[in-house]
Amino acid sequence: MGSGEPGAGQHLEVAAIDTNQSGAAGGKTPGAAPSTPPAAQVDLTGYQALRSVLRIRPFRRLWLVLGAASFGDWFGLLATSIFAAAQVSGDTAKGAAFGGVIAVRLLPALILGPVAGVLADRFDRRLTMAICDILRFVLFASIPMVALLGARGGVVVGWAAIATFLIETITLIWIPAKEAAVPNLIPRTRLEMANQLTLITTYGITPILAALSAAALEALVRGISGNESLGWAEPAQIALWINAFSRLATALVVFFGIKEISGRDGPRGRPEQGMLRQFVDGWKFIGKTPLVRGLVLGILGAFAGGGIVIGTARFFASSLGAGDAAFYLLFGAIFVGLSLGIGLGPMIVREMSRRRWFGMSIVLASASVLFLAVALHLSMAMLGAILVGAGAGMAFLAGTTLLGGEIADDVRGRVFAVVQTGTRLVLMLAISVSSVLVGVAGSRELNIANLGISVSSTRLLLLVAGIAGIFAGISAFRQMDDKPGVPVLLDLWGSIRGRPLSPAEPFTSAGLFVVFEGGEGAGKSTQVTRLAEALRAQGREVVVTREPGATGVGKRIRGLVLDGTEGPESLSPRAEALLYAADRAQHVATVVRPALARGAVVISDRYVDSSLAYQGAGRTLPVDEVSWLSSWATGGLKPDLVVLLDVDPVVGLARVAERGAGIDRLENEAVEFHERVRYAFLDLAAADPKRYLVLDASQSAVEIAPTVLARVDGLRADPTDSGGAELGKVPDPPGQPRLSEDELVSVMDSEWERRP
Ligand SMILES: Nc1ncnc2c1ncn2[C@@H]1O[C@H](COP(=O)(O)OP(=O)(O)OP(=O)(O)O)[C@@H](O)[C@H]1O
Ligand SMILES: Cc1cn([C@H]2C[C@H](O)[C@@H](COP(=O)(O)O)O2)c(=O)[nH]c1=O
Repeated sequence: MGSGEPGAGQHLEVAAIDTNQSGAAGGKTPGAAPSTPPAAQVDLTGYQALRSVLRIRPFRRLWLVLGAASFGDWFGLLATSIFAAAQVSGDTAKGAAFGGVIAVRLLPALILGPVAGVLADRFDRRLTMAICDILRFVLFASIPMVALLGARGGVVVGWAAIATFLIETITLIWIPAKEAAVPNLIPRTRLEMANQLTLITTYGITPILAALSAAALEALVRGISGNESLGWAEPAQIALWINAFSRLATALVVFFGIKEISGRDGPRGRPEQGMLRQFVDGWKFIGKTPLVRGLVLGILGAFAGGGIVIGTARFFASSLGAGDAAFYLLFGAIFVGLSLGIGLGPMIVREMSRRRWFGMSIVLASASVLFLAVALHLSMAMLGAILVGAGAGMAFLAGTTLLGGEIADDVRGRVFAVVQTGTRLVLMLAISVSSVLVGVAGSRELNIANLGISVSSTRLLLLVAGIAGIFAGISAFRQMDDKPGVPVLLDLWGSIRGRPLSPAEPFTSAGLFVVFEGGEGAGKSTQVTRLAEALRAQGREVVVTREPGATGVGKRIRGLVLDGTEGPESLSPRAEALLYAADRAQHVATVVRPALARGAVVISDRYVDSSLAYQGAGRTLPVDEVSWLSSWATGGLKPDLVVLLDVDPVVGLARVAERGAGIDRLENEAVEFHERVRYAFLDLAAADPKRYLVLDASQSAVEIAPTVLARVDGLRADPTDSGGAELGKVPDPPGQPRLSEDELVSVMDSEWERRP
């Protein structure tokens, strides 16, 4: 089958992009191109993105011609099967002829599939595609030709089967050549949009058009001829001619109109290698590259699940007591879900990592199969079927985008070939084994405690498929995960809101980071000094610092935020938040991290919580946005201990006034503002009690100091306390630790995330 070719053996359809082929050369795993960014990275509306893809001439031509070919293929699939069935009489013979043609379409994959990829990687892909399509044109046209020449029914069916087998064999060479070539035609940033367009054309628009056209043609021909046979003008014959000529058109357009497919770089890979060597190398590449392993595993798992759903669909519909109509409804629901997943999925998950999205989509599809297994009512089953389709559609889109964008050109053909062969095999096995199993097992009465519970083998099988699919999805996710340690659901939620999470900057602290927080006049500076003195007395290196104003830049920022003018020129809350964040970024990069890296104890008078309390609760900016900003500024660096000195603002402000050093812009705020700040601090401490020491700051400074020192000494004694910090030791395990929500930086600017 060709582009968008219908039937059970669907292959991955990639119409995508990779102008950057530096993956293999760039010091990464050989064959792996740089990570594929989500298409949404460039802030275009769907319509703009669509136009920008279609403006690329070679892609536009290919898309149009493949659309026409896809229409022809769907038409052809219907036609070949109906045509074969029409040549024989009797229900059994008709069924065998119909099924036989479809089975024959799947068989060549077993024999030639893996080898076909070598051809795609070895020879000029434009030439390969054009020759294959000329051959397919001849073969498609030969099927009605044989009938026209007056051969007997059996001969016609036999030739239809042989021609179909040959067409499929050729298709197996054509698909990897096309899949591997198309990513070179378009910039990678447009890859996902191009895939969406091709998938929707192939699986949404053209099959519907083909079915409508087939019905219209049938009505037209019957209208003209009554029930007389029209020979060459039979609908099935016309469909086969259309299929044949669509292939001729593809060959001509690809050869004369899309020369870019040949590329300008000369032969790919190592042409001096023998075919066998290239074949073996392709398999080795798949086996040792986690991304490809994960993709292959996930795709095969999804196809196995899909096969079981198809194989059991009729029995499942009757287990709902809803008859044949329910079967068609469920089938339709899966396709509706598929279109929704492909069309809307990227808009919903936005900047989500496509590797993660792939695994999650497979888990969604499998969990929905599980849901189908326990669905008691048709409405539940419809919902389950839509979700199965949506999960499968999203996995399909993410998988094609990843395969097209992240696998280097010289092995791409072989990887596509393995995927297409594997999917055909798995699908065929799953459909046939599951339908045989449910047919044989039927519905058994189980006598559990005389309850007479009826267990349907269809549902059991769906249950097993769902569970197996979930395992395949999770395992694919693990193999491919590009954000280890980042909680999945939080990342998903952040992505949906436009702020995907990313792990904290890898950093090994050998020191201890203690922060003092609290309202105005709580006694922070006093306690910072006391603690520093006590630790220095123990022989520790101590760095005392503060926010804002610990660095040269920070001092200027401090002037801006605390001494700023009032009136129309006064700082807006957002500008204030950004200035505190800028101070923090400079502070962490130039003071805190270097000191921690060399093993010092860093004691900071204020840190992130001050922004959450003052700008978040005080100025009433959205706290999660302020939190994101701080996490971004600090690269996710968290303190080992936060000492919160809690005092009534009236008391604290009175102390400040007594200090007689004047009042700054924030101290000048109303008491209600400072009350909001106080309760925000207390809430933050309550949410993470292990990391906080909350002290009543109305006590004397002398009473407070020993408690703080004891806690800091305790941190050294118990390295598991507050994230494992221990003085003079390296607390972070190698690799990425598991991170909690606030340790994650949510990345709004995707360009920043993709800096080289
Ligand atoms: N526990 C305490 N009891 C009474 N007074 C205190 C206590 N701690 C500090 N003070 C006094 O209160 C005033 C403010 O103390 P300090 O500067 O340490 O507070 P702060 O929290 O750092 O203030 P700011 O928020 O303005 O930076 C100082 O005059 C200080 O001597
Ligand atoms: C870090 C930080 C501070 N602030 C406010 C809190 C105080 O009013 C001043 C700092 O003065 P201090 O005498 O050094 O305590 O700035 C803030 O609003 N947001 C922050 O992130």
